[in-house]
Amino acid sequence: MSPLLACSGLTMRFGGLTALDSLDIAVGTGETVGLVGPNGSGKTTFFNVLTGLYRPSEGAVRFEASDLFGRSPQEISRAGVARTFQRSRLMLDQTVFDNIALGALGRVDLGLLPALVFRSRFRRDLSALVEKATALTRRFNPHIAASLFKPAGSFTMIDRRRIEICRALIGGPRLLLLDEPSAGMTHEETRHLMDDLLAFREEMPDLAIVLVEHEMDVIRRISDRCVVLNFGRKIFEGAFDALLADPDVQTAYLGGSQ
Ligand SMILES: Nc1ncnc2c1ncn2[C@@H]1O[C@H](COP(=O)(O)OP(=O)(O)OP(=O)(O)O)[C@@H](O)[C@H]1O
Repeated sequence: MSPLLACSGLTMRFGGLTALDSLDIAVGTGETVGLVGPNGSGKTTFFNVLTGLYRPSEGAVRFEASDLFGRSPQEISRAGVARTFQRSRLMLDQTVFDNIALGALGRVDLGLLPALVFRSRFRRDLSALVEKATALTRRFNPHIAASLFKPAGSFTMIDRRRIEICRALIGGPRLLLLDEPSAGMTHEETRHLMDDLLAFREEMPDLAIVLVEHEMDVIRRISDRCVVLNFGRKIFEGAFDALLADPDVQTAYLGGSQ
């Protein structure tokens, strides 16, 4: 069976710097891949290329039947790829709902024209979106669902992360890219968020996830398979236990001591 995502020879150059170097990465339906590597090894660039923020220099990106190479972020989102960012991109003074609704743009037209011209359809779409956002946030934390119209900035760090994940999920993606979800959180918060993700994955077994993470405990707990990058190249692919034992990974990433 062909994978959900298949990248081959993916290369991204910034002038003289090769941030992604002929990368071959495939992700299957329902699979969770942990993507690790030292700072500057190309993990976020890989996400930026996959989501259309950067146009790759070379290579191929196939997603289901679509060729996503060089497509716009909107087209890629519509094809079923969603992401979160390393640094929070929430609008803290806007409501949770407003933040989450942004993830549905492109599927629901929330612009002024439909609001004025097609009022009943607009009202129907909007209330369906509220229902969906309520159901989604309730899975992560009922308190968020009950406070959907409070500013996102009034929530704790872990709830803000949950809101960002809900924003990525509201459009019903097939592939979710999580960029360091544990960043800025305590170990306890990280553990809770991983519990949430594992529970969520049970409910959505077809959702594929690529998780960038420096916390090796998180990678161990949540990944089916791991990929390690170094200077934009894939230096390892396989199970977590094999990653720990791999001499190249030891040298490049684990400081040779694990
Ligand atoms: N827009 C850009 N212009 C120039 N160079 C860039 C750009 N984006 C990334 N780079 C460079 O590409 C390389 C890979 O960066 P990237 O952010 O993808 O690494 P990373 O593995 O995500 O690192 P970290 O773990 O610190 O987040 C780095 O050398 C970085 O400086």
